[in-house]
Amino acid sequence: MFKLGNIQDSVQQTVAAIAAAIGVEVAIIDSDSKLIASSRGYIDAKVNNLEIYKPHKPFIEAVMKEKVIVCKSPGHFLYCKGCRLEGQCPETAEVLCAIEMDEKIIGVISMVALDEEQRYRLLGKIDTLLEFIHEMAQMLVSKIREKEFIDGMKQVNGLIETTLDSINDGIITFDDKGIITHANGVACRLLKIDNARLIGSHIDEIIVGKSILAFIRAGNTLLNQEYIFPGTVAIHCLISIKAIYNEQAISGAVLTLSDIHNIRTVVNEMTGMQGNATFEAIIGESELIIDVKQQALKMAQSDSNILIQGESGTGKEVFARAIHSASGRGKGSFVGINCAAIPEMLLESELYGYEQGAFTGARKGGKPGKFELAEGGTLFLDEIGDMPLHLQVKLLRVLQERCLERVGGTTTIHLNIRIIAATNQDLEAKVRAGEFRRDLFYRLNVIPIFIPPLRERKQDVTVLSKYFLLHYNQKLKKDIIGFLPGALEVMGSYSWPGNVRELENAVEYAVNIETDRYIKPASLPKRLFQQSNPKRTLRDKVRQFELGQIREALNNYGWGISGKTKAALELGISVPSLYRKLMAMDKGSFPGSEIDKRVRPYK
Ligand SMILES: Nc1ncnc2c1ncn2[C@@H]1O[C@H](COP(=O)(O)OP(=O)(O)OP(=O)(O)O)[C@@H](O)[C@H]1O
Repeated sequence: MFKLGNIQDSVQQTVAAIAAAIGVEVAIIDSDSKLIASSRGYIDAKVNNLEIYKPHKPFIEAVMKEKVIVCKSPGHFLYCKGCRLEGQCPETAEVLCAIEMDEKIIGVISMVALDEEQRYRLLGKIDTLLEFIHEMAQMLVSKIREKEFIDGMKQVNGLIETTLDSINDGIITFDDKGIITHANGVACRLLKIDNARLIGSHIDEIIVGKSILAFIRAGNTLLNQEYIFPGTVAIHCLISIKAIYNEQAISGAVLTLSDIHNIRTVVNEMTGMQGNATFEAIIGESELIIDVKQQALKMAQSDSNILIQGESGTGKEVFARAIHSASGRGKGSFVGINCAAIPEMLLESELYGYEQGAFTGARKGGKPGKFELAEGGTLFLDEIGDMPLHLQVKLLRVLQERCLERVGGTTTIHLNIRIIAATNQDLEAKVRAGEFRRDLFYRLNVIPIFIPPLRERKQDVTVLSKYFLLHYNQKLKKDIIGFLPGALEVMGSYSWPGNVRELENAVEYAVNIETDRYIKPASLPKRLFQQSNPKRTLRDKVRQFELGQIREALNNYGWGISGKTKAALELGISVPSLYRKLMAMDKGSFPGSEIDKRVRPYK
């Protein structure tokens, strides 16, 4: 309950006003009989060394019940019994009125006469006096209500400010003249401006060149529009603006700023981690695949660029995803782009994004490119060998400077991304042929990873087949237990030019058509039989053996230039001769390219 002591100053002023108006001593006591304020004469008055102002509790309690008590014989009155001053009270009269608020008595106004003149003033026109005192009591009640209202407002303000400061978005409010009236901590942090400098500035100084005020006055609202605050380091936000109405007239607006990096982080955290993106999901028991997995896992922790090479369908993207998940960027997004699947004209804007009006058909408000979308995460550039030369120059700049400008834009956007590129072509050969920039190749090839074709790790065929059988059993709601030995034999002797992707498709096909509990050879795709046990000449066999030796040496020493030099030395051939054999290998042992020329765009 509200205490009169909370408005001590107003109570003291009321006491002074009543005392001056009537010319008697006045005191105001709360419902606990505690004296809150009184006139000087009342405090000083004593009889036999006893102060008279100390309220006699039963008297106060009686007023609380009766609301008004007029005591004409103090010291001998009904409620004086037991008072310290009983029989010796120096007062000549006393009038007490209750202060009532919401049907509750919250205190008492006591008016005391100490001589005959004051007695006359008090009792002479008692009805008029009581009316006046009632008014004064009501004034106190209004004061209490005002104080309650102000306290309530302060509480609400405090609540609003705490709420505004605890949300992740920046909030700025401005009045109908565009003057900023409030900015929460996030807004100040985002814009890197002190609160004191922000308050009182014009909104057009913050959102430059948009005339926000005119926009709002025209009855518009803005929702999640991209805006880059210019500056030495551009601040990239989504902004929303909504008008505040006061009885149909616009009295100001609220501007919300969301840091685009935060939004991306949240989106990436919700969508970035995709199933099968870990090293555990890379199936294989062969020494070759185990080695590559170990090497890739080790390299995942570094932030250097990676170039993954291997035939189509060997699992380059699966590896890229696993590296991303195992890296410090695992919670960020994995954004992929297939450089061969997107028409050259569009590839640049897909990668770099564009500003509004950059070209005919450019989306209103512009669009971020894959580089920006990968912020905080990994950008996977698949089929990098197909990137046009002019974009290779641009890519090299991004890799060196870690920043870009959107197509048609002038603002520099800083990037924090890791690049993993992949190719099924011999990039070094492309470099020699002048089709791929040497400097870009070196930039990308900081960590080279080679994924061996499936035919070189036949050991993995059975384990992968069983893995895909489980997967497609679930997907196609089938209950096939396994493969008949004959079926596994066919699969084991096939050369899998399309690698793991082809094997996966073959198992999916077999699961679809198999009606028994085990997959029979007859349920496998026909082409597996056409190619199994192909007739190989002695020359083929010698070449196959040679390539196996070269690959083993390169896996040992690395596929880079120095690795190739060491491998050539170990094998006792010249470096150009090793390159020649590799080129032959490119033609002969990357046969998946005929099957998998269809390029798969990223979603
Ligand atoms: N070791 C593996 N374990 C499980 N699944 C694999 C493995 N390797 C590849 N896959 C599966 O094979 C398919 C092809 O893999 P992926 O797309 O990664 O190959 P790629 O080398 O990137 O192909 P491309 O060069 O055509 O882009 C995918 O469905 C992938 O999940």
